[in-house]
Amino acid sequence: MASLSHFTTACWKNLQGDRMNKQLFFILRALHKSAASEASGISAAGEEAMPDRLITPVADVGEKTRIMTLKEMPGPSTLSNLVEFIWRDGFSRIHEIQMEHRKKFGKIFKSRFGPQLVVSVADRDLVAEVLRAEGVAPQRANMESWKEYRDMIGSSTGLISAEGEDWLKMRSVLRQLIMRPRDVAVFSDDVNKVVDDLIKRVCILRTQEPDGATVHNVNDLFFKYAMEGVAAILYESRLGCLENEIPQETQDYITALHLMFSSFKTTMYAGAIPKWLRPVIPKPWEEFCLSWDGLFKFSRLHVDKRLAEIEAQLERGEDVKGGLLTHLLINKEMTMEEIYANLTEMLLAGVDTTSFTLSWASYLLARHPRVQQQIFMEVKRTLGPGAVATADDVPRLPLIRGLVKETLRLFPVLPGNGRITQDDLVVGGYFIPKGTQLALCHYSTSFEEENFADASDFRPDRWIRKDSTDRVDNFGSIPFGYGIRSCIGKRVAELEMHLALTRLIQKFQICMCPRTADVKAKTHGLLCPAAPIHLQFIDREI
Ligand code: HEM
Repeated sequence: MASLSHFTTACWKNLQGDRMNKQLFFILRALHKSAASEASGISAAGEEAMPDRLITPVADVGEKTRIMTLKEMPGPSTLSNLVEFIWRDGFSRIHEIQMEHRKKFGKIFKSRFGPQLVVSVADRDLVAEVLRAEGVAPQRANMESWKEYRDMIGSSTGLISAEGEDWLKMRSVLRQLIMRPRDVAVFSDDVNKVVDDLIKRVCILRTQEPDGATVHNVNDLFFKYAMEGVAAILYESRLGCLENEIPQETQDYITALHLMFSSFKTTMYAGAIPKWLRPVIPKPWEEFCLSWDGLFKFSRLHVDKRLAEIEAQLERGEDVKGGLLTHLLINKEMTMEEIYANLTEMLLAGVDTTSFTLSWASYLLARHPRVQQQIFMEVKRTLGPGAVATADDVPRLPLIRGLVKETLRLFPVLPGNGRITQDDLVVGGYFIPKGTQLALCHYSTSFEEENFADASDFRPDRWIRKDSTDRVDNFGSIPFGYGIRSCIGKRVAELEMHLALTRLIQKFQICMCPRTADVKAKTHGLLCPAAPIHLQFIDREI
């Protein structure tokens, strides 16, 4: 499919010709006006929209494929949105609402939240079009409150919250360090040490239960594993999350993270409530700042600790070796404030995302014993008895990779993703002016039958390529996003998940606990289990 940039270039070329007649000009002026007036609720930028280069295609393609305006786009009314979100707690069902709206309004639809207009794109090919047309520094939506907090404390933004030149500069540094599988393969041993502790922890926890097998609320366990694992890579240090006694500073961080997560709705309002209303409704902004204070404090502590170690080593005339943080501190491609902010944001981004995925993967394995057995056989056959997998083994374990992909297809931690368009676009036949907020509906595309046969079934083997020419669909399920602004921690997360799941499957048969019935997903910022998942971990016979 031709990309939008090709499309607009072609239009521009056509415009150089002399095909535009007067009559057409008037039709287009009218079209321009209606698009601009629809856009006026979005941003001032939208009103400058509909440049002449979008004019010619209307004539060229004829009435059948006329470019439509936002006004013509279907979507729920403001009132039904209010009822859905405020009355029926839609914030915890964003994934389900995506599916409902997709069914009712089609591949592309608009929703209004007060003055904010959001265009939802709920189709694999349209999502692909939007992402392929992105420029050099795509803009994420709704990060103003994050930026405001950072300005307030005199900190920098990190990758998640930065935009434009600032983002580009930091991204170009970090992408050299952790974006390729081989960049993170060097952390295999560090991650495996954390996996050792995870296995020990499973054994300790289950001995505390009468059946000697159950681990309650596995997400608690995986949260600690994910935090320990990502910190081992980012901070090059161990935090003690999987110990019986968790160090106070680590516990403080966990409290701050939980506050951020548990007060998600309140903190979301922190961004939505205008500044002048804060004295009247102070709680959302206060909680938002309190949790960020905790997260930044922890990051500064660990970065400063590593800096002091490096300085001491240099004073002693020793060679300094290390990983990501050491590289950043020595090479000085980023300021100290940028380093603090990026490590804070990366740790935040890397914990719940990874732990929810591990929880869902274990849950799915327990619910599908035959699939679990199939994966166990692959691991046993490939690695031999008792061998510990490293990153180099993962390409030889396609079902372990399929397990992670399939889990993220069924439970994409980020069920949707946001963008502010930086150019005028035509998507799905609609003119979308620059400055429009887009919601890319990854959850609903993951369940489209035309993308994935028997889409509700859990089938890790659907991701196995039959040969090198076989392409398994990618844009239908892109849990890490796509392109230049995609998840920078993808390889880190995959390494942590592949190594943990391989070892868990080698060691234990993971079974449903009678207390865990059908666990549904709910949206709470991220897509997470709506109820605790309790599972049994039964030793496999060696
Ligand atoms: C299962 C685990 C994870 C999932 C599903 C996930 C998913 C995502 C998604 C969907 C985005 C938005 C991409 C976009 O806007 O196109 C994102 C961004 C990001 N993620 Fe992850 N993530 C995971 C783990 C991690 C980890 C472990 C880290 C850190 C080591 C991390 C750091 C980030 C950062 C810094 C960004 C912002 C990137 C930018 O704007 O340049 N993520 N992630």
